[in-house]
Amino acid sequence: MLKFSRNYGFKAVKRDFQLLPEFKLKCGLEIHTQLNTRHKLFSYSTNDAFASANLPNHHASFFDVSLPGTQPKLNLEAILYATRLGLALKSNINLNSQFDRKHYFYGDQPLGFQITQHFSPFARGGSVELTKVLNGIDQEQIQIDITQLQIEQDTGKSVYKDSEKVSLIDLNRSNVPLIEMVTEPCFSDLKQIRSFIKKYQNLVRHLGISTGDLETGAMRVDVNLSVNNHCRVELKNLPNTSSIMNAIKFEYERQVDIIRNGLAKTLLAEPETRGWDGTSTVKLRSKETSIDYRYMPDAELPLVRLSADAVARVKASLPVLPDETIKLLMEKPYRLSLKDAKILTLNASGHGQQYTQKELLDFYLQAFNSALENNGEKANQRLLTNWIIHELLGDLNRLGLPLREAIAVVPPTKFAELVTLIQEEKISNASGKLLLFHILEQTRDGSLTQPADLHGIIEKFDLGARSVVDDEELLKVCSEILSSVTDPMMLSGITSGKRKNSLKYLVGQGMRLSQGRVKAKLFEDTFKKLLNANW
Ligand SMILES: Nc1ncnc2c1ncn2[C@@H]1O[C@H](COP(=O)(O)OP(=O)(O)OP(=O)(O)O)[C@@H](O)[C@H]1O
Ligand SMILES: [Mg+2]
Ligand SMILES: [Mg+2]
Repeated sequence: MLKFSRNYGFKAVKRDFQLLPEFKLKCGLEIHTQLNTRHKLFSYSTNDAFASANLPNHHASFFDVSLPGTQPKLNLEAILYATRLGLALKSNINLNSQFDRKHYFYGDQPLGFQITQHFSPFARGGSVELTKVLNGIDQEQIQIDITQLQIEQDTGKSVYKDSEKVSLIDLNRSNVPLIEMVTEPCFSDLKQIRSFIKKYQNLVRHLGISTGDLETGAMRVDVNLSVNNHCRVELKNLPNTSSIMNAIKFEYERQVDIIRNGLAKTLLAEPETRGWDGTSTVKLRSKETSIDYRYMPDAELPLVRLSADAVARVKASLPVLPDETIKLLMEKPYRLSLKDAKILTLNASGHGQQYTQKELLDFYLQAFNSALENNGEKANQRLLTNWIIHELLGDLNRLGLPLREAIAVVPPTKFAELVTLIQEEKISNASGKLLLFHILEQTRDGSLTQPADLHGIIEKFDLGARSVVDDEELLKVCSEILSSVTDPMMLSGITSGKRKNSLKYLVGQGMRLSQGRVKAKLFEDTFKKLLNANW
C-alpha cells in the first residue's frame, strides 16, 4: 500500500484517509490576503495585479520597481481595511504599530527586503467561532484563536520559461497590500480547517476588503502541521482548497509513518518548510538552510499611530456580520431554513454571479416587508423565498442579467405582488414562471425599462388561471388523454390503486395540454372519476 521514496514521501490512498486517535494532529494557519484598495500599499500605482495579466509591469511605479532614491508612502486605505478586519475578528488593534524590513534576495523582490510588520504587528488576539450548525464541523462549537494580523507588501511574480531558460519578472503584484493573519495551532481535524478558510474568505468578502479568491492567489493559505507535538512542518504553495486538504492528508500520513518507524528524532527534529507538487509534499528547506532575515525597523516609514476614537468610528461603521444575519433570518418573522438563510447571506465567489450578497439580501428583506404589508398574516413567506432563490436567481443566471438591472423592472414590491398572484391562484405556478422569465428577458434585451405592468401582461397573454373550468371541456380533454394510453394495464392499475403513481403521469399530460392553467387537483379528480378509482 505504501511506496517509500527518498525524501520519505509516499503515495498513500487518500480515499480511506482517517485521523488516528493515537496520532494527534495539530495545525495552525497563516493566511495572506490581498486587499483590494485602489492603490498599492506604498505607492500610487493602481492596485490591479490580475486584471492586466497580459500587460506585465504595467501597474508598477518607480517605487514598485525599487528605483534607488524612491521612498514608500503609506496608503491609509490599507490601514482602514486592516482595521475593519481586525475589529471583525475581535482583535486588539495596536494603536502604535510599525513597519520592519525582512531581508532576502529574490528576483521578484528587487528592494532586497520585504516591508512587513515583525516587532509590533497591526493587531493581536481575537477569535473566530465555528459551530456544527453554521459551519458543519463535528464538534458543537469550537473557538479558533487569532495570534496576530500584520500588514505587508506582496512581491512581484517570477514567470519561468523552461524552454528559453529564462525567468521573467512581472512587478504588477509588487507592493500590493497584504494582510497576514496567523492563527494559534488550534485545529485538530480537516473539517475545522476547511470551514475556517471558508468563513474567513466569506468575512473578507463581506467586509469588502478582498475578493478572497484562492484561485487567483488573492488569498493564500500556509498550513503548519505537527503530529504528537513533534516539530511543525510548514506547507506552502497550496493553490486551492483541494490542494490544501490533500497536502494535509499526505503530510499527516507521512509524519505518522515517520513516528511509527521510530524516526521522529531525526526526521521531525526541526521545523521544515515543504511544498505541494500535486501528489506529495516536497521539502523546500529546513532550519539549517533557513534564512536570517535580519529584521529591522524601516526607517523610511513612521510609526502607524491610530487614535482610539478613529478605531471606534470604524467599529461603528462595520456591517452586520454574516453569523448574526443568518441567526436573524432563521428567527421570527422570517423563519428561513438554515440553507436558505445561508444562500441569502454568504458570499459565493463574486465571479459570474449576477448580484452582490448585499443586493440579494436587501431585495429579499424589501420583498418580505412588502408581502407582509399587503397580506399580513396571510403572506406565504416560504413561497416568496422559494421564488427569489430558485426562480429569480435561476432566471438571472440563465439570462446573464444583473439583479441591479432587473430591479428597475421588477422591484421588490412588484416581485411580492407576483408571488401574491400565485399564492392566491390568480395565475398558476407555471404561468408565473413564464411571466417572470418573459419580463426579465425583455429587460435584458432593453425593451422593458419601467416597472412591469403584471396585470397587463397577464391579460395580453391570457395567463390568468382558469379557476372556473368548463366541466364538459375538462372531461373531453381527460377522455382524449385516456384514449391515447396504449398500456391497458396502466389504467386498470390506477382503478385498482396498484399503480397510483401512474395517475401522476396522466395529470402531467393534462397540465401540459392546459399549459399549467388548470389546477392539478382538478385533473386528478376527473381522471379518478373516469377510471372509477375510489382510493
Ligand atoms: N506545534 C505546532 N504544530 C502546528 N502548528 C504550529 C505549532 N506551533 C506553531 N504552529 C503554527 O505555526 C504558525 C507560525 O506562524 P508565524 O507566522 O508565527 O511564524 P513563521 O511561519 O515562522 O513565519 P513566516 O511568516 O516567515 O512564515 C502559526 O500558524 C502557528 O499556529
Ligand atoms: Mg510561516
Ligand atoms: Mg507567518
